[in-house]
Amino acid sequence: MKKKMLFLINPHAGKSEIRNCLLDIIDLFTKHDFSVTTRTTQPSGKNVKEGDDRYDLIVCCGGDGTLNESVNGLMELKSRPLFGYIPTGTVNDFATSLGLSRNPLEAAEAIAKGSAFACDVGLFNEKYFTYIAAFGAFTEVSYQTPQQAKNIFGRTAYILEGIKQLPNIKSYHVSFEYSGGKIEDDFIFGMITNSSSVGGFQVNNKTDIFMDDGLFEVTLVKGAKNLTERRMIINSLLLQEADSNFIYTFKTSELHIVSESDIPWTLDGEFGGAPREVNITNQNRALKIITVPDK
Ligand SMILES: Nc1ncnc2c1ncn2[C@@H]1O[C@H](COP(=O)(O)OP(=O)(O)OP(=O)(O)O)[C@@H](O)[C@H]1O
Repeated sequence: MKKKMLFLINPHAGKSEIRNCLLDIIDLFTKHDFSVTTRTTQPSGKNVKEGDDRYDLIVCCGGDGTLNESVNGLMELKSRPLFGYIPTGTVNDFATSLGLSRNPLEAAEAIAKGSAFACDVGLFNEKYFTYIAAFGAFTEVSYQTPQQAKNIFGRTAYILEGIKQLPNIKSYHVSFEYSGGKIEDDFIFGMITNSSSVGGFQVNNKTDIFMDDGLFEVTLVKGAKNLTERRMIINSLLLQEADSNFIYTFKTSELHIVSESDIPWTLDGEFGGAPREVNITNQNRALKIITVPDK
């Protein structure tokens, strides 16, 4: 019997390159015995709908926003189909971490031939994220950089926006309760990740990061008291050197976060709301994603 595939396509992600090879991709899936149902994503709509658990496989094609929205929909289904991802966005950290091809046809072929990898997913209050939940400096960059600028400048647009923000870095008083203890301080930045690539850059100690170990990697950067400290913090961030005077790093499977003021969060590069209280839990191996055959 043919395997039923729901193929979600964001025609506007990245530079819309997918349009040039869409028919080839559908043809490839059909040749591999999939019965393909296509659905284009809509800007404000829910891509995955109730009843989509009748499919054996849901494949989405788009950037980080499409990925996040599709995974959120899939996680809500009663029984979760396998998941495939064809990355066509600007940065695609999740795809980089999983070793997925940036060539859409190659990525599609890997989905047709590959095997499932059970990957951790983060739950941030009621929303899921695949690779990052973050607040503070730099984090507004990914969802505030206009789509047109991202398309023209790609990765450079993120860096330019980040540098533009440096003089306005604001700190937040936050407490983090996790499996290893509690930290309370003023922070300019915090990220909870499940990925070895963030913002298009490889994260330090990549070999120590597993996407199926039930643990997040947490990085918190303290606020600076003066200009010299600020410069030191920026330097250690740029050089990716964790300086224990300013930067905390630890692993945990859950976090309870309370802040004194509203903090805008980013989830997988999209705006995630500004709650003062956040519960984050690792949904160990909850997403069965198809990766390249030898992975
Ligand atoms: N059918 C559609 N028509 C127009 N816009 C759409 C459609 N479907 C989704 N979008 C919009 O496309 C935008 C881009 O989505 P996505 O984040 O997947 O790609 P990207 O921004 O190019 O990639 P990245 O986030 O990795 O940089 C989102 O703002 C989404 O609302």
